[in-house]
Amino acid sequence: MATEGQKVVLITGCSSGIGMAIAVRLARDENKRYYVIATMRDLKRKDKLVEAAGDAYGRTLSLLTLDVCSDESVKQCVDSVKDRHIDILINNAGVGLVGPIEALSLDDMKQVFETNFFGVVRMLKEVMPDMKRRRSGHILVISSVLGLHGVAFNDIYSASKFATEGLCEGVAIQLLKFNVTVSMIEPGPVNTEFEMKLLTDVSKKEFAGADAETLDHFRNCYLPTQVNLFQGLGQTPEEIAKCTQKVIESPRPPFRNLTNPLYTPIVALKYADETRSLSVHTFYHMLYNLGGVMNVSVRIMKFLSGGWLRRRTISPI
Ligand SMILES: NC(=O)C1=CN([C@@H]2O[C@H](COP(=O)(O)OP(=O)(O)OC[C@H]3O[C@@H](n4cnc5c(N)ncnc54)[C@H](OP(=O)(O)O)[C@@H]3O)[C@@H](O)[C@H]2O)C=CC1
Ligand SMILES: CC1=C(/C=C/C(C)=C/C=C/C(C)=C/C=O)C(C)(C)CCC1
Repeated sequence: MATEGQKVVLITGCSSGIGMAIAVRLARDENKRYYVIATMRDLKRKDKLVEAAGDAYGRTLSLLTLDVCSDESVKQCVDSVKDRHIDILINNAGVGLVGPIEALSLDDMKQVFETNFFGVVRMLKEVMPDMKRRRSGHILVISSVLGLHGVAFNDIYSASKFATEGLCEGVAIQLLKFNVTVSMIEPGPVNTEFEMKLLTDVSKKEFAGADAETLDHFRNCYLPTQVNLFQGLGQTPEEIAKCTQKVIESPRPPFRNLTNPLYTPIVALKYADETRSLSVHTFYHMLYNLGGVMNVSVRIMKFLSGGWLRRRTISPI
């Protein structure tokens, strides 16, 4: 149970990756400022987290079941927290989806929205009213750079993160009146199970419904670029956890928080040209004309990311 002065942090999707890294980092805080409730939809997947938490498990870290796709599971979990008191909510649970939309099933697309968007909505509906009553709280969402700009063949995932960004932008304004803060964490590629899940999913699908030319672009142009980007620019989940802790501990937590300076120019392109044609054409060029050349996109991004743009990123260091 949390002790006096400790902040109660509830995190969704802690069986792996970013959620697990944030749970471990906060639970192992030297000054024991946090009491972490790490949740996952299937507690059979708890072993890695328990091992990584070490002696924090049972002291500053406890586990609860929570499936963000189930109203009942969300309510049961929040009801079982002492006095339903959550100081910091970290919406992390999420799933990816890649492929040409004409070859993806609507069921797969709905599952992405059910998890990434409605999962956050369910958590907000359950946790926000208590925070408003107490006139304190911090809500964070592990969003994505793909919540700020679209990337070919990530359309549905990106749309789910855009939707979440839009949702939270409005909620953030409303909650200012109640002294509750909202922050989005926007990583680029992070080396977690996320990418392997995507690639496994791709290897199982035939993508019937897409024409041969589109499939050729997807398989031979997009996928190798994605693999290069994860290898060349991928951050570790621990880096995202560091950034997240920085945001939590900031006296005035920003609303938007990019974690990777290499992505800052990509996002800045959108704002450099209000018609957005510049970013659409640049991404097209990077993908189709340069993407095939080993790591060129990565090198361009590293070149562009020097200088003042770096200061617009929440650095994990
Ligand atoms: N990796 C990346 O490149 C990036 C990831 N992100 C975002 O970061 C977040 C975490 O992803 P990451 O750690 O990388 O990937 P992982 O696949 O390692 O982790 C995803 C977590 O979400 C959980 N999850 C999925 N569906 C549900 C559900 N219905 N209820 C509860 N938990 C669920 C998974 O649980 P289970 O084990 O049960 O499947 C898992 O714990 C996601 O929101 C993702 O969109 C953002 C930018 C980049
Ligand atoms: C193809 C391509 C790109 C791909 C970006 C990717 C694939 C980003 C993936 C991010 C992830 C996985 C975020 C998770 O939330 C760039 C760099 C924009 C440049 C244009 C070409």
